[in-house]
Amino acid sequence: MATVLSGTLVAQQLATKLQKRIGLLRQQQVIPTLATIIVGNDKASLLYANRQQQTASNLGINYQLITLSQQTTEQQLLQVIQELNQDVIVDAILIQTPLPAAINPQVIRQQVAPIKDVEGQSAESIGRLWNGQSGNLPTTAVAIMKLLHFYQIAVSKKHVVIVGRSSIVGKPLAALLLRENATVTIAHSYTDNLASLTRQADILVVAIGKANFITAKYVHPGCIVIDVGTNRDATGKIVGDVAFQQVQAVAQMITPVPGGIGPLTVMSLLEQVVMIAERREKQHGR
Ligand SMILES: NC(=O)C1=CN([C@@H]2O[C@H](COP(=O)(O)OP(=O)(O)OC[C@H]3O[C@@H](n4cnc5c(N)ncnc54)[C@H](OP(=O)(O)O)[C@@H]3O)[C@@H](O)[C@H]2O)C=CC1
Ligand SMILES: Nc1nc(=O)c2c([nH]1)NC[C@@H]1CN(c3ccc(C(=O)N[C@@H](CCC(=O)O)C(=O)O)cc3)C=[N+]21
Repeated sequence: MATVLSGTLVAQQLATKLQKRIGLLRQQQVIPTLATIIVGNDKASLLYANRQQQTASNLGINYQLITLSQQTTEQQLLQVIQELNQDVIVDAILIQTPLPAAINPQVIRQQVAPIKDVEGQSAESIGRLWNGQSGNLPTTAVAIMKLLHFYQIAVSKKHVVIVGRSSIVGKPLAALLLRENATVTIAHSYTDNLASLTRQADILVVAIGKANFITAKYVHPGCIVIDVGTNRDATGKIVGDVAFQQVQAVAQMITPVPGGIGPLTVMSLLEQVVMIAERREKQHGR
């Protein structure tokens, strides 16, 4: 039976450290501020915003949620981003995905002011990530690395298979794992014979958005399984991309949903907001 890796536990530890840093900023009259934009009503996206709001309020981070309708045009979204770019109160801007099909994410990503781009989605930030330079990083990828570090799971020489190639999870995670000498394979919807590939993984990370998709036959005994997915099953319960019960029986370690990568993503996001606020305070004062 696999050991369950608690993201909630790691998040709580990070929260304690963040509280101190936020206290110091507040002494300088700086209140770290995050603005999140959601376009449309993707369930996982709304859930994420909800957790941001709650956690930010607990920690003393100022939070603005901007929800726009599914019919919003690219031009209208760009207008909202421009306003947030210019707003001196706002430290960090998060544009949640998915975006409506009529909006080109590549165009949007380039419009967020680089210093406020909390998930590091601009071409500049992506270049820095792959070059190993410092900068704002995609928060879910950071959360996964934090979980591995906390549980002292070394990735050097390990074969990590990532299922999903989004710009917020799969691709940036590959870059961070390479820095630590993992051998990385990225699979996606065009991957042939997925199960034979995932069975070769020492560490399997799944971020596809399909409830309980990864069953026991995808997992080699002894594998460490990290489930990023946030879905609702037929009964409305929040479940991951991994069929937890059956995979728990074969894996060595596994992250649950809820209580795994989710809470740690929220905390890593807020840590990055605090980092940006600290950077701005040092450079300009406010
Ligand atoms: N807990 C957390 O912190 C977070 C959770 N999430 C959740 O993780 C999931 C994925 O999110 P995100 O990365 O944004 O998703 P995207 O929808 O942007 O990407 C999904 C990826 O999965 C691949 N994929 C889809 N179906 C299959 C399949 N049957 N076999 C193999 N690959 C497949 C797609 O392939 P292709 O590229 O070929 O289309 C794509 O690369 C969602 O449930 C989301 O809510 C996301 C971010 C953070
Ligand atoms: N640009 C962008 N970046 C993202 O990182 C991003 C996004 N868009 N769009 C939506 C998905 C989804 N996502 C979640 C993060 C945390 C929880 C989370 O905290 N989940 C709790 C749920 C707790 C409960 O049950 O209410 C848990 O898993 O324990 C969920 C979902 C980030 N996403």
